Amino acid sequence: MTERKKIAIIGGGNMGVALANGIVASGLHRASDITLTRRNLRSLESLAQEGFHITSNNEAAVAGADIIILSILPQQLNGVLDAIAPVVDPQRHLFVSIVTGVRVADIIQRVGKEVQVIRAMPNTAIAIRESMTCIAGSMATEENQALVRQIFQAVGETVEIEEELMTSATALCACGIAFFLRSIRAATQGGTEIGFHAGDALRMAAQTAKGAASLLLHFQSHPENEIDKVTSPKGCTIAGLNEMEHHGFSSAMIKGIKTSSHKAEQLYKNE
Ligand SMILES: NC(=O)C1=CN([C@@H]2O[C@H](COP(=O)(O)OP(=O)(O)OC[C@H]3O[C@@H](n4cnc5c(N)ncnc54)[C@H](O)[C@@H]3O)[C@@H](O)[C@H]2O)C=CC1
Ligand SMILES: O=C(O)[C@@H]1CCC=N1
Repeated sequence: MTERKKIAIIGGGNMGVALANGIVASGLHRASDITLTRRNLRSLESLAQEGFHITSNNEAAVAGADIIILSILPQQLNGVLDAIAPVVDPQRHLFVSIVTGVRVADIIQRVGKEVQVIRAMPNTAIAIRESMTCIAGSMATEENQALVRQIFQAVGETVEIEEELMTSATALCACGIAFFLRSIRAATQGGTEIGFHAGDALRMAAQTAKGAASLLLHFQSHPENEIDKVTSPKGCTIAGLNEMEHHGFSSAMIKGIKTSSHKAEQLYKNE
């Protein structure tokens, strides 16, 4: 269905490039269907050699595309929308915004046209097509919702949510990558202190974390269910786990997620 659609990714940074690569790796689109924009094109030159179109001209990119993926920072959004507004055609263009903290209504208002907008919140695991992407776009047509679902399903899992939960999704799933990575780093530091070389400890901790997540997804079980299988009575696991809780392990994660969610809400307002 998306085969004939042309995509413009406005903002070829971390997410824009990872998304472009992921879409092509999935086979959903050819590189030649995708244009990436960026003010300084030097870091996109290797992508041009792979067949992607690259340009600094956002207006031209939008004029030549059907699907416009906004992948700039919140503070960069208004300038970009002001520049592309004259070439936006609501009959043709579908906007997909991964910009944190910006509502569908904000984009429509800034563009000044009744264009369809779907919000998506992927995470950096799109680079390996393992993203958890939350999508909110109930105001768009079914066809356009299906189109966007197809794009993000090509680069991982998707879940559809109400737009009012988008900043929560940002904290849990997009920021969440960093939270889980930090916990793996902490495990690595612990592993090194008890005798492993740092590189070995990292590989061991990362595979253990992957195993833990896979258990939940495979059995569709609750973490405590799997934890119960590890914690032998009077054993070493429960001793370590309780020590972590005495130091606020769960509390720190919960408070961090709440803080990130609150901050995500403020990013565009305070731009
Ligand atoms: N990094 C992450 O894990 C996630 C980020 N997001 C959101 O995605 C958006 C992009 O994030 P990143 O890729 O991490 O940021 P980034 O800073 O790596 O990418 C933004 C890109 O936009 C380019 N840019 C700036 N002004 C431009 C303009 N006028 N025209 C064309 N390109 C322009 C910059 O040169 C940069 O390459 C942000 O709104 C962020 O909140 C969403 C989910 C996850
Ligand atoms: O830290 C940020 O603001 C962005 C949004 C979600 C992940 N990174």
